[in-house]
Amino acid sequence: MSDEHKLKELRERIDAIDSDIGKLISERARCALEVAAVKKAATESPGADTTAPTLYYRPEREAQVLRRAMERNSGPLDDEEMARLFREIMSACLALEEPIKVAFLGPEGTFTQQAALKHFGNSAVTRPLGAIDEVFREVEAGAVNFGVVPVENSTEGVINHTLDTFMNSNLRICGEVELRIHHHLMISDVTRQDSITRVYSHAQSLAQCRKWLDSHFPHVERIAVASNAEAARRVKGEWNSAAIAGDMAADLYGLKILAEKIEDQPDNSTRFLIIGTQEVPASGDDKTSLMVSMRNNPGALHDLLEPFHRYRIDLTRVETRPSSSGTWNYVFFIDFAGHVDDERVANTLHDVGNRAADLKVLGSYPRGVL
Ligand SMILES: C=C(O[C@@H]1C=C(C(=O)O)C=C[C@H]1O)C(=O)O
Repeated sequence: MSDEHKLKELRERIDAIDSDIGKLISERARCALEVAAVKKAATESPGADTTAPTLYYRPEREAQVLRRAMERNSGPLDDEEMARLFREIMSACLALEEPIKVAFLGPEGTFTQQAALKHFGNSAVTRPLGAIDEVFREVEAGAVNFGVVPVENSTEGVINHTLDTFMNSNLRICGEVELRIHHHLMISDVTRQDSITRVYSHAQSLAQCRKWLDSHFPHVERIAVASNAEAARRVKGEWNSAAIAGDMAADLYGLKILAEKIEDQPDNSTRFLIIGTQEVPASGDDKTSLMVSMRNNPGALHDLLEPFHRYRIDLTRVETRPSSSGTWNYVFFIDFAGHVDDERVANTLHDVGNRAADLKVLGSYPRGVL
């Protein structure tokens, strides 16, 4: 068979498969609409709280669908790629029920926006806000369904502002998403490459690229600005400056990438939290986040952690922050594997509650899938 003929035959097969995929996606979308109708009827049924909004988005179900897509996959696409395709199909199906509104730490083009789209898919409507506490406020006011804020970076550590904002908020953590962070050095079309005297970026990003800058641009002034996207925006009209930012910011401002992936740690990643008002049922692989205040007695941290050890709970993070009220000296933020509905977790929380001055469950949520 000639190459020409072979190609034609393969393309006909692809066309037939695409037609089947199209029909199946439509059938799936019709099912999702029926699910939406069932959910709506449940909130409107006698005895239901009619002031409560219908919860179309179900984080635990979405995590299960994505995990299943990965488990089923037998290649040649890798698991994550397959899950990403299902992520977009679900996002489009959910948008038929109700497009989900998500506030993120902006401006447009930040890694937080990338994280929001990774988590909710591209059919979500995203709204940039200028500060972490504004994202919290917008969710509290009900103007959006969820918020996305960064919480820790693998190179630079915890984002204190996010943890501190939880001290004065009743919002819950409904999910998490991790993003590999790749930083690039970028310039505009008016930049004179041999005359760069300053580089703009967010302080965290400058820190994440410290060694690279030390060796490649030791004498260039490093200027911290509010976000990477803001850094990219400034460079647009300046002939003597460069920015460190991600792909999205380069695209948004039409900048040219001079050096790619300049982060010092090749596995540099940031974890983001999805904040909302919803209590999320168990998905089968969950995490729980707590905020605990302890009196400043000797051995307080040991007392706090002992029940986790006794019930064999796997701690994934412990952070200490000074208390804002001054009444208690320290507030601990603790993340661990498990859901508040698990018996071992419930027992642990009971014992921790007895020892703590204050205990708040920030949320149980599916472990990030993508
Ligand atoms: C269809 C549902 O509603 C939404 C859409 C989903 C989907 O497309 O699979 C999954 C969970 C919900 O966010 C559902 O709850 O099953």
